[in-house]
Amino acid sequence: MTTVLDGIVDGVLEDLAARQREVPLAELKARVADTPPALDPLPGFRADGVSIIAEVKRRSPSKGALADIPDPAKLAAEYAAGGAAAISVLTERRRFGGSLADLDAVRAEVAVPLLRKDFIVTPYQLWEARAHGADLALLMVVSLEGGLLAELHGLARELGLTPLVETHTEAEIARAAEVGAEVIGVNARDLTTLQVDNSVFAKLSPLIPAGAVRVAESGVAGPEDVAAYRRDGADVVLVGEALVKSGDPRDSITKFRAV
Ligand SMILES: O=C(O)c1ccccc1NCC(=O)[C@H](O)[C@H](O)COP(=O)(O)O
Repeated sequence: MTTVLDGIVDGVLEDLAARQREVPLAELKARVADTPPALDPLPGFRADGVSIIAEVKRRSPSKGALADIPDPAKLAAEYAAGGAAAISVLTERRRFGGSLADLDAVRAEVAVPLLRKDFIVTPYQLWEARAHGADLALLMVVSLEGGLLAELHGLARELGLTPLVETHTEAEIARAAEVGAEVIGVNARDLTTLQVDNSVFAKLSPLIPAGAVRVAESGVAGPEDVAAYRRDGADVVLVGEALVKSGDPRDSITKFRAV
């Protein structure tokens, strides 16, 4: 059965093929050599209290249009001023309205760690992430079968990127642990059905190996949801929709951090 996620990844691969024709890997590698080293997000993620990853998200397959965001750098500056530990930039174009240009703009504006949030299934996308100034890269276990998860996790680390290894099931946590992931996310959204169930984090959080950073992703509408994730063991909570739709994202992040 073809899932929503399969459709997204097919589109990502088509767009990727076009970019690869324009920018050969050798050129990307040369750009990476000239890029300042990646920032380390771990001290921020391990700081006292709950840390927030704030996402730049224009639209989504589940909700359609969320916010125009004509100036992602301005939004990112608000996120940084609110104390976000990292900023997630969705770079997928077809379903989320993002781009690598958004990542460039945000990188030029803020000095907090940046996550390239995309459907990363090839080494080229990790080189791209680093060349465009990302410090972290999302690796979704559900999309990375066999040895591909270990290969991309290893390459990300070699490039200085911190992989955020995203899971949704017990078996996926086991695979994240197997590759030695230091930052493990549990997405409340099932990417094959788009259903959101915040209780998935409470069920899976105890299975995340001691010492790894625990990230609760999706499903936050307000501070009470951040508080619930925190009670269930989250070190970090990743928030998209609630922030881009908030009239005052700086204040929202301050409230989230205060729970
Ligand atoms: O958001 C979606 O509809 C979606 C659909 C298919 C694949 C991924 C999707 N979202 C990516 C994310 O994981 C979220 O953007 C992120 O966790 C923030 O979620 P939220 O706070 O609920 O906007």
